[in-house]
Amino acid sequence: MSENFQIIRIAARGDGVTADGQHAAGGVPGDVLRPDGALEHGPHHIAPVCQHFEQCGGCQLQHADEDVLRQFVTERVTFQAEKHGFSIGELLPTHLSPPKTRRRATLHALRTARGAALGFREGSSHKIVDLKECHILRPELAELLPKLRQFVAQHGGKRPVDIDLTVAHQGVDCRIKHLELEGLEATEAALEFAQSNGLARLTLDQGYGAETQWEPQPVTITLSGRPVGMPPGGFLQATQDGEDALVADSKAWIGDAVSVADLFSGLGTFAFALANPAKVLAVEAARDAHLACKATSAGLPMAAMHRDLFRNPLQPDELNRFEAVLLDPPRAGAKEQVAQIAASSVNRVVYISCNPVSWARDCTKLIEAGFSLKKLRPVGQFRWSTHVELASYWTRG
Ligand SMILES: C[S@@+](CC[C@H](N)C(=O)[O-])C[C@H]1O[C@@H](n2cnc3c(N)ncnc32)[C@H](O)[C@@H]1O
Repeated sequence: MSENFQIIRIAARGDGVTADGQHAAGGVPGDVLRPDGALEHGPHHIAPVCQHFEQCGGCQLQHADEDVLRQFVTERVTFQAEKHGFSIGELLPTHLSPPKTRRRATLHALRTARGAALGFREGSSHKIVDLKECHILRPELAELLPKLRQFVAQHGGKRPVDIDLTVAHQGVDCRIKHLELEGLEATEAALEFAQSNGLARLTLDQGYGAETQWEPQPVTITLSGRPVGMPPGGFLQATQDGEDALVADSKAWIGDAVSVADLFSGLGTFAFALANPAKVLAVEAARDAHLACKATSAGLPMAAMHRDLFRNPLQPDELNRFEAVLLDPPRAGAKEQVAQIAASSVNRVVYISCNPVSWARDCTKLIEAGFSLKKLRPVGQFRWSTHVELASYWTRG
């Protein structure tokens, strides 16, 4: 068999790719694509753990063993770095989150003639996969699925509902969108559902904005040992181990700086880790996240700023007051903000990203301004998916 037909890598969307560039759905490195199109499995091809694999859009790579998963996450990041000509000072071991550690997820549910379907959508359609099991979610989320299904079967309407689940300090925080409850009885049923399942909070958005139905104690998450108020649907790193890895890198790289700007700071995942001894400015556009971060920052050498960094990025004269800048933007990246950092006198930058493509595009501006990439760590919090993250450390001078 020609070596050209060996699968040598996995492409961005999860297909196997042979040495001569042919794509093979379901192929992993070590498999062989035969001339008749059949796939001969190699030593890294394993049996998927979940009955819904191939149908459910939640996972794309359960047929790849641990080595290949790690290699995939690593190459997704290094490919973008190399494509843009970045020389990588030190490539750190890839962090891969274990199964059953995802602490937040958005699921979908629809009432049907026989009950309700609840789960992730299929890979390339809007169809909801009715999950009987899930190996990515934390057990407290997976255990809630049959109960949520039953609730939607009883109270769902004609439209599909979106369900955001997050594991908070007090238990599961649940936000349901597009569920229209008619009458007092249905509202009481929602309260009963929240109470009997020990939810930390139930928030319903029936088309007029989010309304909290149940929250016996204020819902918090814990960041660097501090309780921070969690707004419904607020952003949290997908796994605790992923957050720990990203925070540890940030502290190791810029923990000795006396002043740090944390841009796109959310609830303060990095700001609380870096504040004290450093003085930290946490900048965030989502008002509820900004206010929650600000409330917890009292007594720390920290300030919180509410600002849209796409429309109004921090300017060089504002940035020049900081010894280091950390940024962790959404998938679109932070083109304008990074251009301002490049034009400032800041010499130390940590860029955390959930999209290697926008990260690499943005960082060309850092390279042009004399920065070099000292450290790079690929991160796979979304196990078995094609979604990857990274932490990077840039310095100049
Ligand atoms: C990937 S999250 C990171 C949050 C935080 N660093 C963390 O680790 O929890 C991106 C954050 O950027 C915020 N964001 C999105 N667009 C923004 C903008 N234009 N200006 C400032 N913040 C923005 C989001 O609300 C979100 O909190």
